[in-house]
Amino acid sequence: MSAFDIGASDDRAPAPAPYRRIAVVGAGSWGTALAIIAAKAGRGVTLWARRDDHARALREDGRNARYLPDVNLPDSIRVTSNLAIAVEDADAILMVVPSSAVRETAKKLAELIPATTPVILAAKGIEPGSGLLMSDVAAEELHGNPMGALSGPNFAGEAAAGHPTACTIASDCGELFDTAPAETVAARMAVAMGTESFRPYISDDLPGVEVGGALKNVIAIACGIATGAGFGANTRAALITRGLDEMKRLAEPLGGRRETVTGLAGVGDLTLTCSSEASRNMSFGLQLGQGIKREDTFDGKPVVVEGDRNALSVTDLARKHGVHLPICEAVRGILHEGHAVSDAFAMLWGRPIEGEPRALVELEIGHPHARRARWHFEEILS
Ligand SMILES: NC(=O)C1=CN([C@@H]2O[C@H](COP(=O)(O)OP(=O)(O)OC[C@H]3O[C@@H](n4cnc5c(N)ncnc54)[C@H](OP(=O)(O)O)[C@@H]3O)[C@@H](O)[C@H]2O)C=CC1
Ligand SMILES: O=C(CO)COP(=O)(O)O
Repeated sequence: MSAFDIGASDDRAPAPAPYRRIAVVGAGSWGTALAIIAAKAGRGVTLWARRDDHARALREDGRNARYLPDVNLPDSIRVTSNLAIAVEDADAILMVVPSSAVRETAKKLAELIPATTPVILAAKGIEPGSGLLMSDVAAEELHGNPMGALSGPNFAGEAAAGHPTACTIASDCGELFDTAPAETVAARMAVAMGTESFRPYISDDLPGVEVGGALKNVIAIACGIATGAGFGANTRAALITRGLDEMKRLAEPLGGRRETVTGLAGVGDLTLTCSSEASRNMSFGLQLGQGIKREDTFDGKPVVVEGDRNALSVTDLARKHGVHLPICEAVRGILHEGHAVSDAFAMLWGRPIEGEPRALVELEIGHPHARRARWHFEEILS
């Protein structure tokens, strides 16, 4: 039985006790949306914005005009730019800053929270250099705090507006400390965050859940580039499906399970992000594929595109583990090594023929048309 089979049998386990007071650290679109959801779920919520003027604007406007303009903040949410005030008395912390800010934010938190306070990461990425998943980055700076991750197919605007939305909340405390299932971070957070429209699932596979979130952004950039360059639905479907395989391949050496990747935080988020221009990653790729220069994407405005730097960190990590991620490598080549789109697709489509799934058919044979692929893609993209 998994650590999370709560109430699955007749002798029902006690219901998890929800965290009552939640500090949401990070007031961008997703932090604001999660604060709204937690408040609607009946939790006491404090939302931390790093800039005084932003916190003030949130309080005065009653909404996040910059990042989430269409949804009002419930009056019950306290907004502050003082991190110490934000986290005092918090039963759990939801850290919702970009992946590039996770380490410095965890460092600040380490001075303010006891080692017992659980920290749940919502950032999606892998740290450059260390190759660590976000919960491991934060754990390095904290004091053995229980860690978790919230991930899944969740556009902030839709979730905050109450569209039916599902996510996965993972923690590994059940396995590590033999915690009763109902007392795990994932279970207590899931009960704390669940509303009539926001439905969390729980998992004890923290690396599996985090790998999905990190890779889907890179694959979404690939889908955007393909669409922007003029390739159609066949190409996108192939990238999504083979991208899923890349997630599975990287999950295993990091201690994750392949089946976790078939859930919301893997295939769910991958399909969402690869299929909609509402995704910043997809949209970034789309603009590049259309020939817009990197510095002119999003009209030159700074936008969090996690898959950009993660194309490097993900492939570095995969290489370290001897795992080949051809789509992520192709995105790395285009974004960071000056490869032409036609060359990148020639590399992908001209690779040796493999078994699907690879584990069942250990076969790799030369591709008879590989040499023509580059010329072919150059011609149809011209
Ligand atoms: N938006 C979404 O739909 C979803 C996003 N996510 C993930 O959530 C994470 C956050 O993204 P999202 O909310 O969308 O980003 P946004 O671009 O909407 O907002 C970014 C926020 O992070 C703050 N920030 C930037 N740098 C720092 C820093 N060094 N220290 C503290 N705060 C900082 C910004 O503050 P300032 O305004 O002062 O610059 C801003 O509040 C990402 O990893 C993303 O992949 C996950 C699921 C859904
Ligand atoms: O993670 C997300 C949806 O689950 C948001 O995707 P983008 O960062 O590409 O906008």
